[in-house]
Amino acid sequence: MCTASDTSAVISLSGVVTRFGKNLVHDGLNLDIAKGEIVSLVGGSGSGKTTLLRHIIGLTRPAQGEVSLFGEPLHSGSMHEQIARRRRFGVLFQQGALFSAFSVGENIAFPLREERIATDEEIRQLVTLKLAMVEMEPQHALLMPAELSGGMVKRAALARALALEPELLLLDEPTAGLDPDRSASFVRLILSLRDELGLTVVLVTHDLDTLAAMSSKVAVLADRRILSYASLEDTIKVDHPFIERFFRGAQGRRALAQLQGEN
Ligand SMILES: Nc1ncnc2c1ncn2[C@@H]1O[C@H](COP(=O)(O)OP(=O)(O)OP(=O)(O)O)[C@@H](O)[C@H]1O
Repeated sequence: MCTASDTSAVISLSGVVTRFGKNLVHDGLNLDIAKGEIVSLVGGSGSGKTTLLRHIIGLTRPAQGEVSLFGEPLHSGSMHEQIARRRRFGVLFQQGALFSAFSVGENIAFPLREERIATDEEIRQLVTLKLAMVEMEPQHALLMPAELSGGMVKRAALARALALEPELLLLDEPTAGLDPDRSASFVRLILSLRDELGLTVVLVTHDLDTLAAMSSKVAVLADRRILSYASLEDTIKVDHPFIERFFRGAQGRRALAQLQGEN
């Protein structure tokens, strides 16, 4: 049988409707994201970006419509199959990035321990490997989250999100609160991980420099739907008040000029 999810899409959202009481947030939203894309999801405050990420990872369910991951409806299959699907994506959310009572190493080890597939020694080696992937030193495993800089917290949280070698990474405002140098190095890190691991990445961001530097596609959430899903160059041509404000303001013009300078 051929269904909408029989495609190469890593994420497929079809006819998604979300309501909180009388607040209609998504109204028949559709989006298909193919493997290897780095997609920036943008939209006005309260347009429903974080809620969409929460639907994608199954934390919440839309009132109507279907969410599929890796070609399968999110809530389909046995418990075992759902857990197996859960292992295929990593999440880096703004809040609750790290458990504050655990060291960096224990934070990264957490998803590995939950799987109960590795010995303590294997877990120690994997923690060191994941730290190296995010350009942190083995001794950083001993630090507590409160002892880390903002950039290191993001890197450590990314290491934890990468613990189970996900195919899909979801990031909510990954560079918020970082200075431009740290944001740029975070972007380089994500791009190199995409190249090395073939990751698909979806990020919510208000940071136009980050967006311009790393997106292969931009998804614009406006008027309760995905108004546009295209390259940055094509996105800025779309005639809509949100796009006008977001991309053609001072920061937008600077980010675009930088991008054009690099090409
Ligand atoms: N659990 C909830 N209960 C009630 N309303 C909610 C809930 N979660 C989100 N909302 C509402 O849904 C709408 C979308 O919220 P969401 O956080 O997804 O927006 P956003 O685009 O991520 O916003 P921002 O850019 O400001 O973070 C908002 O009006 C918000 O108040």
